[in-house]
Amino acid sequence: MRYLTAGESHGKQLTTIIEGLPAQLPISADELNDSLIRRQGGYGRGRRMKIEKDLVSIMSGVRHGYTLGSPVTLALTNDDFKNWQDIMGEEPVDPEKHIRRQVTKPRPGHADLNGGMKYNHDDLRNVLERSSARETAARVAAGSMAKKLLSELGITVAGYVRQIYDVQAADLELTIDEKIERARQSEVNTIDPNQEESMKHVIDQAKQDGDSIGGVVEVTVDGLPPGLGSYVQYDRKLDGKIAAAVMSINAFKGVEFGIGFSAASTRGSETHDEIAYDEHKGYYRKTNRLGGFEGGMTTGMPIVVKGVMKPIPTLYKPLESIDIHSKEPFKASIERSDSCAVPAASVVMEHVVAWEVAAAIVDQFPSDYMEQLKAALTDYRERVRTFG
Ligand SMILES: Cc1cc2nc3c(=O)[nH]c(=O)nc-3n(C[C@H](O)[C@H](O)[C@H](O)COP(=O)(O)O)c2cc1C
Ligand SMILES: C=C(O[C@@H]1CC(C(=O)O)=C[C@@H](OP(=O)(O)O)[C@H]1O)C(=O)O
Repeated sequence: MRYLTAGESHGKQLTTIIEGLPAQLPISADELNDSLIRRQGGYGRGRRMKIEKDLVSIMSGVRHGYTLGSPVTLALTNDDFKNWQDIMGEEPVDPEKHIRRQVTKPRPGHADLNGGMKYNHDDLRNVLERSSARETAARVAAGSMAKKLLSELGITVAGYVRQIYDVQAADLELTIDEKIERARQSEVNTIDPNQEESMKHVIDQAKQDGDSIGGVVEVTVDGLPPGLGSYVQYDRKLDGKIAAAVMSINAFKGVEFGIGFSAASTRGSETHDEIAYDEHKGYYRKTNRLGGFEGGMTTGMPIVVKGVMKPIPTLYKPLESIDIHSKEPFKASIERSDSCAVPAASVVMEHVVAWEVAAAIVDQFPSDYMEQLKAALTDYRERVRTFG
């Protein structure tokens, strides 16, 4: 299963083409829009999110509420395009006007300078339009299809905020449904209501200072069979694929499963998850310190993966940069911007992780149509329950 996205941030539309979804997956635009609306929200976002109304149009691959097995095309209109037609339209513009509007002062931390050098663009807008995290709306659209497929198989995915700047959510023992519920009720998508106000406060403070902040997002996947992914080849390890997907989200700088980096200072006896057996449950682990993976395969325990997001690069009090035309030092360009997008990014991470898990399932089991996939997964779950 694979997908591609296309579209510029202020262009006409974003498009996602998904290939390999089983036939007969029930789906409605409303279900997809629920994910997109969640991504649009979140405390700390800029004015753009008030302009857009991310509602998906299903352009192919779905008929009478079910997938056909053929490629699914999802389209999202950029409502802001009407304000940018002159700048983003395909018609050539008066060269003088074009020169006046060029973006020439690359923002440290964004893709502006490297992208300009690589593609030889004298107007850095040609870079920032596609490097913008607007593209994550198209990825959430794909991930929302994946989430629907997983839910049909009894697998649930939740994304929520663990930390914003120096404010951390407590380590709470919650079911996945409680995590989903709490994050949905929170303006910052956190599962810890006691930290809600402090998180909002640090975002307000950063905004007021013309600065930006990042944080930590966590995703849990529950209801998994063991043995998704494979140890036999490096590029079939599912934890590796999830790590790559998380790192591909704009501004994400690190990823860890379970205890992650703290495994450097724990002993083996405090790190590995002891194996137990129950006649009804089958094999299970007494703990889940490794976040649901051994050997690039799921253990059957929930996947618990964290990603760290750096502060947003565009600063209203900009850092030093160089004008690429004059080579003179200048303050970097200011594009309208978010001051913190960690709450929105938690929705993005939830969906990119969902995609990787769904793709692993579809690749591993016969999946031309949903009933075939469900039957194959049920047989597999039963076999591994009594394995040995
Ligand atoms: C949901 C989301 C919203 C973002 N909003 C902005 C923004 O408003 N301004 C900005 O400069 N960067 C924003 N970013 C981050 C940039 O897109 C990102 O830093 C840039 O593409 C460079 O990529 P890199 O940080 O992965 O190296 C956002 C990222 C995400 C995930
Ligand atoms: C448009 C989205 O996020 C954008 C991501 C982004 C960036 O540089 O990554 C910059 C901002 O774009 P604009 O300058 O148009 O306001 C954000 O609003 C979105 O998430 O849908």
